Amino acid sequence: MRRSHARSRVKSSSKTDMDPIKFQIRSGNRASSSSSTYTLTKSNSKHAKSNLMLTVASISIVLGFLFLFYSILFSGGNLRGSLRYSVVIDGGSTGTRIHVFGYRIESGKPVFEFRGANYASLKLHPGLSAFADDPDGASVSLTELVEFAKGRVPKGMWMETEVRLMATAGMRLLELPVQEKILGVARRVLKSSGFLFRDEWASVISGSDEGVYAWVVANFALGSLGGDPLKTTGIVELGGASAQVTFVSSEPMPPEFSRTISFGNVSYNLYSHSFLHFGQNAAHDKLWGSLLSRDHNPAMESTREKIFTDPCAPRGYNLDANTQKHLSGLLAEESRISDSFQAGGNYSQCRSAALNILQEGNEKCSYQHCSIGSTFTPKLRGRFFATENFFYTSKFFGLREKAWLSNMISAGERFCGEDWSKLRVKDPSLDEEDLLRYCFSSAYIVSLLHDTFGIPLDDERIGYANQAGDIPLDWALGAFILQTATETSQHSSSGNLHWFHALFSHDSKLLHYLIGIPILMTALVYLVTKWRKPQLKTIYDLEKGRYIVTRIR
Ligand SMILES: Nc1nc2c(ncn2[C@@H]2O[C@H](COP(=O)(O)OP(=O)(O)OP(=O)(O)O)[C@@H](O)[C@H]2O)c(=O)[nH]1
Ligand SMILES: [Ca+2]
Repeated sequence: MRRSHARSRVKSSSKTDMDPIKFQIRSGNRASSSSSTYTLTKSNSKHAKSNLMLTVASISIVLGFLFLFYSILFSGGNLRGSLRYSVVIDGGSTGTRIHVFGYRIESGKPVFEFRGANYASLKLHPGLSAFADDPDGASVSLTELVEFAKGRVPKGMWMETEVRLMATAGMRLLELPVQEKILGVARRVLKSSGFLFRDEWASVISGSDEGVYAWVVANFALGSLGGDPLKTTGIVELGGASAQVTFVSSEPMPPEFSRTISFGNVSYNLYSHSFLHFGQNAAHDKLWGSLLSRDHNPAMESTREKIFTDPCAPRGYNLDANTQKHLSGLLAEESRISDSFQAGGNYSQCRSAALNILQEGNEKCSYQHCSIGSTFTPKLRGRFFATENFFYTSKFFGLREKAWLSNMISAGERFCGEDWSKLRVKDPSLDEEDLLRYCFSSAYIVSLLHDTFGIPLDDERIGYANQAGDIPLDWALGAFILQTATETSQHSSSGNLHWFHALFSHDSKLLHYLIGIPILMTALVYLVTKWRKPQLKTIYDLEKGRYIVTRIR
């Protein structure tokens, strides 16, 4: 039986609304095939092929997403997490500095880059402690700092960006009620900042914490954090109001000086202590005070006419005008202001005056051995970064990073012994008070590191620095690193779904993508196949006097 392969143009009911398709249709029942049978052989096969392709395509798309989902589920989520932010405010004695950090979570661990868009900081003077008599005044600089941070965090992420304020020595020196008033103002500003904030996140941190945070950022920058404790680097920090010493010590130490921190699966037994009142600015003020108690400080010669000599002021410096400013808080009676002061400009006498300040109270030492006053410090072991004023003074004298202390002595002897007018000419841009400090600072650093902590004069273990690579050795960065690592590990240790927390607790949009896209794709594939599927229609062929099936667009 010859099958008709006659092609036929199906008459459309109206020329315009349907475009006739040239095709053949095979009637359902082969036996009843007739001359007018129409076989959709070509388009059928074409149609079948495109259906097959679509089916394969949709299966492979769904499988692809399942594979992606599988890889996320079991590979610990090796997808680059989206950028997150954190804000830390350092309430220092001379100024308040805000730090804005960007970081990612990768394989369940935070990845920090303190450069480019991932780090910004701004410092405003004065420090919070300057508002002791006017706590509300602190809100102005804090508001300005918060606005700076809001300019660096995408608005949509403010709500999940934590902001913490940690105040240091300047605030520690205030009475507790005054501290609380200033912190109350800070809490009010931070609560209305739009960032994620809790009252307990604004506090005065202990000096020991400050030292630990500085140690963390130093060893993070050196790549030794998470490695062998004996290969870590210690920190000696000379701030304005306090000085910190933090390092890994294997010596037995009293619990009040011992700190244990863990990073990764390594724990570090640290000695960490902050010597309040022994920051550079505070120690220099102590020196002014000792000018008046000459019996306490034999280096402060004084003549019968009650003329006090200050060995830490270069000759020709007008002490009278400045001393009153410094001594106004220390002078007991008016009579003393009439005393006159002369600049002695003598480095070795300045160094022994500084040592006397550091050794005040040494006789009350109740430990195996004491360093400053009656405070215990183990023998300094290993390498150290000497930061803040250690670095600024070393930089001023043009010393290299690993300079010997003997170089500091030579620089100090030249500077203190120079005539003040010549020093002014050499550094006309420097504020007089800042320039004056360098004589005392060079003597204080040697009496601290050598005379008190026993660092040899020709030792290269000390590196004067404020950065390691391009990472600032700022304790606030250490606080952020430790806080973020702790929070992330807490997330990851919460059961087997840690990758889920790490990936989805903040990145809910990733979850949406992984569920939403397959649904969308499947719907798309369905619609396409629906669209491609021939819409068949039965029409009555008048010529043939019977119904035929035809496809419409
Ligand atoms: N010479 C010099 N000293 C500086 C400079 N910047 C800061 N300092 C001093 O370095 C010390 C510590 O600096 P910061 O930590 O920023 O000051 P701070 O946090 O307000 O002071 P603390 O609360 O004691 O840490 C202070 O005595 C500052 O006066 C600088 O550029 N040059
Ligand atoms: Ca500081």
